Amino acid sequence: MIELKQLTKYYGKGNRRVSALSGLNLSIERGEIFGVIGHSGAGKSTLIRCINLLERPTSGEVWVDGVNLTTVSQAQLQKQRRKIGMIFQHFNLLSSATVYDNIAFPLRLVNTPKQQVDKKVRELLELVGLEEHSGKYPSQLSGGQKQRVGIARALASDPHVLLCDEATSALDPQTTGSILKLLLDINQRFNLTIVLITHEMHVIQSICDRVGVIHQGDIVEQGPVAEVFLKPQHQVTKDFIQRESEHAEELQAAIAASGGGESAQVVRISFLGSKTYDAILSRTARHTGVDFAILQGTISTIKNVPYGQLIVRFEGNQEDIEHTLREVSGQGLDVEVIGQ
Ligand SMILES: Nc1ncnc2c1ncn2[C@@H]1O[C@H](COP(=O)(O)OP(=O)(O)OP(=O)(O)O)[C@@H](O)[C@H]1O
Repeated sequence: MIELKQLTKYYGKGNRRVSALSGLNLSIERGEIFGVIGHSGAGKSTLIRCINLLERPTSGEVWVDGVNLTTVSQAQLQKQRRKIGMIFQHFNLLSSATVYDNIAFPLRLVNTPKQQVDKKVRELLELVGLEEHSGKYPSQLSGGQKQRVGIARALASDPHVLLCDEATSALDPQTTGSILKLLLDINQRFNLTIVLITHEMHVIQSICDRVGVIHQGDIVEQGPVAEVFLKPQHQVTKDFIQRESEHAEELQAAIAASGGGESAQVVRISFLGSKTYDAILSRTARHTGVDFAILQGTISTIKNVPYGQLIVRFEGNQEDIEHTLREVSGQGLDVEVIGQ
């Protein structure tokens, strides 16, 4: 659906040249919600703006729906761009136009007949829940309502792709939740491919299927959200998940405080889906005869799928502990020994 090949982007010239993307490759499937996460300056905005050529890459190819946008004529590019909607952090609405006129804008731009415009705008107002507000101006709306207008406007030309440039970063947590829910709804209803950029892991966690981590203009890690979340490889990913980095000291203190016993192993156990609520640990420990103490733990959800991660200290003789770990991992839990 979307293929980015060897994408590079430099801003400026000579010794003022800044590299924003450095040979980035990325492939996004039709109908998926793909999130790109990265720190400030990593290249997120440049990346998403290259997908509709709002920003022209210095080199590389941008393929959307089988068309290489970097080589088509200006007229063809305009046509292809109608298949790619976009929403922005600060909404970018026309302040002197009503909600209705903002949504109608892209349709009128291509001379859509009045009746057709009216039908489409009313459908979209209903979709985003703003029927009552069609005559208002942006200044009379809340941030969440403005973003709903932005979404309706982006959907007016029935795009195949929706690009979301930090679309919830200016919103409070509750409003963020409702906008994310709307995006998920649209994705499922229309099989719309959504690419979003964010610096917030919880945004990725709540609606994305896959995630790419961008660092210094390149994707340094990518995969299904649960996989990347539970087994981050790159330091930048670990920082976002705030796992080792944030809890390292607390964990050391907990390990020290839980000392004693003949021998011990400190283990990270990760579980996903229905296994999250299974009593696998206590059942296994009971019959292998080891004791365990939970030193740290998280139970949460990734796109409505429950997952958990526990740091557990097993105590007993070495053989029994090893037996326990084998049994636990044999039941589909991910086990990683991290200390003694
Ligand atoms: N118009 C520009 N002119 C010069 N340098 C730019 C321009 N836009 C971006 N850059 C630089 O390119 C790099 C990538 O910027 P980009 O805005 O894509 O990152 P980002 O991850 O979106 O950051 P943020 O989260 O702060 O928006 C940065 O070093 C930035 O300073």
